[in-house]
Amino acid sequence: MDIVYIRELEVETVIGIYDWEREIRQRVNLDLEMGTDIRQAANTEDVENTLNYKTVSDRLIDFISQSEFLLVETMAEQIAELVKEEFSVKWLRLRLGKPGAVPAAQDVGVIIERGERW
Ligand SMILES: Nc1nc2c(c(=O)[nH]1)N=C([C@H](O)[C@@H](O)CO)CN2
Repeated sequence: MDIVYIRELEVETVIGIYDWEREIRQRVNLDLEMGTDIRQAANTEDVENTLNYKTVSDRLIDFISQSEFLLVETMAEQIAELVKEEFSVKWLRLRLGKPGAVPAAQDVGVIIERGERW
């Protein structure tokens, strides 16, 4: 299994459980690893034959910036579902961080892995 990845994608969104958090936009960031097979793209040098990280990034920026989740857990699950369904990804690992949430911490969030490696 090969991996196409996106690192430190940053998006502003409405997220959080407290009333004040529903009134502002906060930054989230994510790392995403997507299982794939890169050999056909490598042999043809055709981006149509691979998982296009630009297309995935643009879709996630659009989805996250329009969302209004309460928990990072919910956002992470919804991102995983979107990537699996819309981009036919069978395995992924996602780290979703909310760096402003705990002032004493550099970052907090969740890491999830979904699907089967092969
Ligand atoms: N496991 C989680 N813990 C907390 C979350 C969350 O989404 N998942 N959210 C909050 C608040 O919204 C927090 O980010 C505000 O500082 C607290 N704990």
